[in-house]
Amino acid sequence: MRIQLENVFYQYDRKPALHGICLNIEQGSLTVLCGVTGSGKSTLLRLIAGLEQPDSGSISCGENDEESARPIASMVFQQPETQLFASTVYKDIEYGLEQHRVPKPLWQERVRSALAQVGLPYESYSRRSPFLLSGGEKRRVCIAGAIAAHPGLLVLDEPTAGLDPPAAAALLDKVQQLRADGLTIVIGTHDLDSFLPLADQVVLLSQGAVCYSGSVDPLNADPGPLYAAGLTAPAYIRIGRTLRERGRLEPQHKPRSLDELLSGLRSHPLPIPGSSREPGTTISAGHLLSGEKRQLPPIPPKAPEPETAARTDRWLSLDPRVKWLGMALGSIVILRMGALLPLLLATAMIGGLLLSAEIPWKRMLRFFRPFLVMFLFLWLLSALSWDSPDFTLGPLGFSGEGFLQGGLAVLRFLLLIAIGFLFTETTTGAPLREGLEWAIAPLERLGIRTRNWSLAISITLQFVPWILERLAQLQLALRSRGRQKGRLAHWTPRQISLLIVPLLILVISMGDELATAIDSRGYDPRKKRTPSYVLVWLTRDTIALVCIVLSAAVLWVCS
Ligand SMILES: Nc1ncnc2c1ncn2[C@@H]1O[C@H](COP(=O)(O)OP(=O)(O)OP(=O)(O)O)[C@@H](O)[C@H]1O
Repeated sequence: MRIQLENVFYQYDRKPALHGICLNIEQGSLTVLCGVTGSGKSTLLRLIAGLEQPDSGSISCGENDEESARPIASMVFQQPETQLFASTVYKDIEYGLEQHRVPKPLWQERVRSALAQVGLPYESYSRRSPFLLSGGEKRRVCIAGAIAAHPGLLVLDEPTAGLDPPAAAALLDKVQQLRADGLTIVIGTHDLDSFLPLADQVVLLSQGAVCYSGSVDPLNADPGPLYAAGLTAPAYIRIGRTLRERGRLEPQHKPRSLDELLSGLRSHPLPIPGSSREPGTTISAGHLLSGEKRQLPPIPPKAPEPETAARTDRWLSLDPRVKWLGMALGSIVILRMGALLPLLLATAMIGGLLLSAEIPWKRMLRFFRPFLVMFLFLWLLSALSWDSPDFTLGPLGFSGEGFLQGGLAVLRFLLLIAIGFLFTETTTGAPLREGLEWAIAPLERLGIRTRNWSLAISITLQFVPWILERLAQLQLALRSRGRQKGRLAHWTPRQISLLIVPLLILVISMGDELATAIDSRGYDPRKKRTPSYVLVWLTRDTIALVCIVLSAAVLWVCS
């Protein structure tokens, strides 16, 4: 399958992750994507696999009918544990086959052969739970799941991470075999020593942009672009270069792998005349590597995001106690409102606050959409009147008063939800917890053990973003098993139920680890704990609080 990327741009919450990406991935080729951590590899891989859509630019793939009939792509993610969801290895692989409409009679043979290809015997592994396998075994199951469907494109994110050397070598053999069978493969990796020698095309990413794309030979001759992207050249390139500089290898010999370097050395065992070293002098590995960069390259700083970041920072840096008080006051006032005018005034105020927080529209829509649908339904329900309807629509009768009162109740609830949304969107975990502890601390005087409560609440709050992230990863994993483009918005009950089990397992195992960690640190609810965030009240917090109190007073009087 041939893939073309034209000027692709992608952002997370208004922060660009990829920009100006133009690439050509040829049918049956192996493309290696590298870059320092955070350069955008995983994001680009997901776009290439069709799991995400670019914000602008285009990605086209396939050229003829035969290809478009094949599954678009299979992807194996960086962390295999986020990809597995079924109760047995067999069911996990089978899910992808079903999604790709592989005829049922072929399933068993496909699963057997895919497991054999990754070195896992069918008899010993097919009935095991994927959650009880080692990290390396999980990765192999993921790869088996990806290749079982005979995809046109295989995308692998850090495929050798967590594999022992024999397993990594077996994976490299497998990758070469799949490429020889005509499969288009794209690999995102930090393991340049293993994958550069195999690459038909190398793509270097730096800060979300392609800084090199082309064949590997120029990099073997001059690894400058690798260093420019913050990477270190593979050992065989560095050793070959040092040997050439010291006259131990012919200048034209540019090894393309460790094996090639070794065979070059074997065919030229004697030092070249004119070398400053005595014949037979050995060169230590440390010597050969001296002068090369050896320390961890720093993560390149992100370009500042001018105004948006400044505004969001203003909200983020506001003391959480102001936000808690604001939320409490706002909620009391809104609950008291019964008339349309003050409610519209409150809507305008909260709308203005949401706008000033610069929360992306997409995010707001995603959050409010389910509430809007539910409240619309409740609104219509509250407006129904069978006895004395003011107007009718077919068999249904509606009362004007019910319509108005229902609308006001719905608006009140939406405003309460909007306040909570604004609060959580503009407050990170640690300040939120500390603010909460401050708010419930007075209850301690009544003999209530608030520390236990706040620990429980803070752990729960800590879990929420984690659960949402895991859920997103699992959804992606399901999509990577053959969800078609255009159908992504709808989830069937079966797919939702498939997500629940792995999510529960992940949450329970994380809860267990967290509880053990808390116990091992000798948790005692009577002892004062070190705050994870120091609450500091500044003048701007006083000003913000005064504004909140005044606005609440105005709304109270109006209502
Ligand atoms: N879900 C997300 N929300 C917000 N920002 C994100 C998200 N995922 C990635 N990013 C940001 O996008 C940029 C690219 O991330 P990506 O995961 O693609 O990098 P990577 O090169 O694969 O890194 P690594 O090698 O560490 O896996 C990073 O700056 C990262 O912080």
